[in-house]
Amino acid sequence: MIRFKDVSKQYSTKDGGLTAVNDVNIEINDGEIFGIVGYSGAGKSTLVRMLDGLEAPSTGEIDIDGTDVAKLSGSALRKQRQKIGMIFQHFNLLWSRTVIDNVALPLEIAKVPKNKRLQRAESLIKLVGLEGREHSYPSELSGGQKQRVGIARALANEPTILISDEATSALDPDTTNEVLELLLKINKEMNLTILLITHEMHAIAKTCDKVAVMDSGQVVESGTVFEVFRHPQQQVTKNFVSEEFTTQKGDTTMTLEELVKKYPEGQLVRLIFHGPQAELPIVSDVIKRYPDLTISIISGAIHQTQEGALGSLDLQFIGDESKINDALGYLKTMRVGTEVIHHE
Ligand SMILES: Nc1ncnc2c1ncn2[C@@H]1O[C@H](COP(=O)(O)OP(=O)(O)OP(=O)(O)O)[C@@H](O)[C@H]1O
Repeated sequence: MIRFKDVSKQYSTKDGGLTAVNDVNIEINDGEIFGIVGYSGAGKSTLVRMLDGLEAPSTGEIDIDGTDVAKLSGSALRKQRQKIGMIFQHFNLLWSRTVIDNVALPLEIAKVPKNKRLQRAESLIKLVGLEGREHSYPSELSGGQKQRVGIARALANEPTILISDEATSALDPDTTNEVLELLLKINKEMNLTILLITHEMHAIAKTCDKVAVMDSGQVVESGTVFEVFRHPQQQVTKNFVSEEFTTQKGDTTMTLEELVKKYPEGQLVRLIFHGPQAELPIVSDVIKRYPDLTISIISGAIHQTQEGALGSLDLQFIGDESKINDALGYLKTMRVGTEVIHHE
């Protein structure tokens, strides 16, 4: 288990002190895929550097399986670091080395005999689906393939934790999905704990069991992905969830701003429902119950999360405000998440 307990990190800068991480408490269970989402500067990378022992917290404790990482040094710290694999946005591969030599590099550093390390590298290359590319150079690979090499290399020392720091941020949507599928596969096959640092809510929705939302160094919201998507509490979380719901592929690629511009009248309301609710005639019920309201369906999308499908439906309500409020109240009694995204 990974435990951040009352963790803060201050940097001294020429303008005085800067709190990069502010009183963070997070618990991550073994085998979990845990997402940390936040905009640039929220403190995500600082948190990860402290987990890897590259930075010490100013206050608080970071435990991995009961060991306080900040108290380790020398060979104990190096040994602890071997339990953590990392993958990065820009892959950090050695360009003069072939795929197999990149993957075997951590084993070389750990002084594993040549035969053994090549054997392990080969099995990892197979695991990440790069068989046949062992002797290619990184420059001969696509972005997705480079990240597969990064993943194989990160697994070389048989870590128990994998940190993915914006590892899909430089990839196109299809390649992102392939890499996320691979992370899901190795999580299941190796019971690896994965910490997914990202600003992409889509990556969180697709892979994570739980998520913590960071803003200005603080964890402002956390919980299961399903609950955070259904009932985002803080504005920053609402923005992330909204981005994911409005930047879906297909017909609904309008941003919130474009939606509001196109449908300025009345109220634009986003309904969020999950699996079994999708089968209930909730929308037709509302239309029948409130005949004085004009209710138009604007867009909809389905999102797969680890706990099942979540649907979003954007509706435009035109009519008397108190009747609209009654209709929204009715939807709430049906346990449908409602969020007014624009009010005339
Ligand atoms: N070594 C440092 N010295 C001073 N300030 C720092 C240092 N490292 C990070 N910071 C500051 O701490 C804050 C958090 O940075 P951090 O890199 O952890 O955020 P982030 O969420 O990972 O963002 P990004 O995705 O852009 O890296 C920022 O204001 C950043 O400028």
